[in-house]
Amino acid sequence: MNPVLSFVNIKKAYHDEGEICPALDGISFDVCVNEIVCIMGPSGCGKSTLLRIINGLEKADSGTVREYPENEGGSLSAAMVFQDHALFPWLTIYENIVYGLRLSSHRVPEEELKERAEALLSLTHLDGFSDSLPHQLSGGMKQRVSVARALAIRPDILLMDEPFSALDTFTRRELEDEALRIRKETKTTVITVTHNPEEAVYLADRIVILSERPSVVSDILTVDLPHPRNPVNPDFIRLREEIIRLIRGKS
Ligand SMILES: Nc1ncnc2c1ncn2[C@@H]1O[C@H](COP(=O)(O)OP(=O)(O)OP(=O)(O)O)[C@@H](O)[C@H]1O
Repeated sequence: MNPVLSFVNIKKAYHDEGEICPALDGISFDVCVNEIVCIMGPSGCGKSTLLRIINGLEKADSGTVREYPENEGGSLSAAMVFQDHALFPWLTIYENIVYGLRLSSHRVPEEELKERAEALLSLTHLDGFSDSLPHQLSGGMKQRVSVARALAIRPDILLMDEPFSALDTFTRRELEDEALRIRKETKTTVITVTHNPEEAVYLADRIVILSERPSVVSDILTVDLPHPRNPVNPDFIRLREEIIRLIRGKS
């Protein structure tokens, strides 16, 4: 499989009131085209920091996020889905979805905004909610809007930071299935952070486990099970328990 980006020896420390807080201590791994990579590790090891570095919200002290193909110019686009959906409460669902496109330096004509929003509302099973406000939607629906908003800019990479952790078990599974379907339909590469070993085995092609802070990559597990994955399948359970063992050993 071709890599779409590589982390090469990424280091990052925070400086807080004179104290240095080293977070990432030389993170290196590849992410391949159309892959779902789950990043896991003990609390505070720097998982969100890594996502924020990809998204440009944070700058690494050293190291490189190398993008491929290297010679084609322009950089990969990435969009983020946050745990708390981060929708604008005063904007309709439609306006939330097209928000990023309206800010884009390449002006997107209103007609195209509408077409893209309609396609995304349909993709995320939100047809008919275009004019609703976020408070009129359930938690799962709000998180779907958040995914639709991220996909609106047609990102090469979808970044998700504990996207489903605030949802109940049933809604969580529904959204995990949707994430898999969306990956298949849009061919987007997905990098997601989760604390939930079952979610990681259900979704991921590979699971990257970070050590305790200051973190390095301690293990990379390949999940070679066919979809739809069955959480009571012995191989599923074995991998889930392996993750718990590996992370416990690191915290
Ligand atoms: N803006 C900041 N200023 C100072 N320290 C920070 C800042 N952001 C994060 N940190 C520290 O850097 C470390 C890594 O934080 P980060 O949020 O990336 O970890 P995480 O693995 O995502 O945590 P969790 O699993 O608990 O969500 C933590 O010790 C955190 O306290």
